[in-house]
Amino acid sequence: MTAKLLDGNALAKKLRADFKTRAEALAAQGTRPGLAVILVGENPASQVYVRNKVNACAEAGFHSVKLDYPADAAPAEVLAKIAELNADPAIHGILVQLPLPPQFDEDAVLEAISPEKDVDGFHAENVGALMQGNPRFLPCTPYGVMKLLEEAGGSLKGKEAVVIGRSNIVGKPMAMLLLHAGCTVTVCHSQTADLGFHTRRADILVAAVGRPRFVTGDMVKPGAVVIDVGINRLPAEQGGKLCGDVDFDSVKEVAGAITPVPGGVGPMTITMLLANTLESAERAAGQ
Ligand SMILES: Nc1nc2c(c(=O)[nH]1)N[C@@H](CN(C=O)c1ccc(C(=O)N[C@@H](CCC(=O)O)C(=O)O)cc1)CN2
Repeated sequence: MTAKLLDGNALAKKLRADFKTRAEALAAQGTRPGLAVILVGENPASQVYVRNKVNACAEAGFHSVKLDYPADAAPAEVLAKIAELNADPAIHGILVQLPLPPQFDEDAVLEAISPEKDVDGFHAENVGALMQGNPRFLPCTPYGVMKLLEEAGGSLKGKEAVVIGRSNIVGKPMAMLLLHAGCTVTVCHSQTADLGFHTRRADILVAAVGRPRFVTGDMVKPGAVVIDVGINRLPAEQGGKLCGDVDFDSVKEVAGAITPVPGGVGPMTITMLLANTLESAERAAGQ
């Protein structure tokens, strides 16, 4: 079997065209969606993601500001900027690119962002709202995965879903969204015994482990939908290419549908950030 490819680039393009139309309509009524992106330090991957976020805003007709701080920035300085942005009516979304340098208490920074502008969905109030099934902002990567699953077609109700990974950014909110969609959800992690026992039962398998090509064909149920959230850079001696947590070549022969890396979940993360910012601006405008 060769799996159907779930093309994140194509879906992102379609959604972003719709966001642009909505942003222009909102701007014509006096509210242009505005996003503030804070980057601390010189992590090369973070620099790329932040640049892509700012470019995506420009292409969709959003206003954006990018705030750069050196790796040794004082947390108080960043917290003061967040307070300023919380009060700025031209800004509807604020995000702090993660990871942060070690002198920062990540939770304290995320809690400083107004929950009404927390377009990453990482503030405790928004995490709680998601748990209760009454979300304000969905975290962008799991939100993007749900859109890809929608695109794959078929009902999620009663399906066995297995999430590998339990991070606050991906694994936990992903499990919650699948649960709310009617799946029976298992969350696996580094201490899970007999991982393959669980993954081979999955109709929907989401890999967010951070280990290159970790999920192989023998771990997948024939016909399953396999979503690869991993982004790993292989060492130079192995070609230096990007690869996911899924061994694409073996899994595509077993799965019914699969996301590639790059071009799968990654572009959807930034797309759903635009969705959240637009929604925040529409709320601010009273729509
Ligand atoms: N504040 C946040 N920090 C981080 C988040 C987040 O959602 N909010 N997620 C990740 C990084 N991330 C967004 O910030 C992100 C990762 C990957 C991509 C992406 O488009 N990937 C491409 C490949 C890009 C490349 O060449 O490196 C793909 O998969 O096709 C977008 C966003 C951690 N931090």
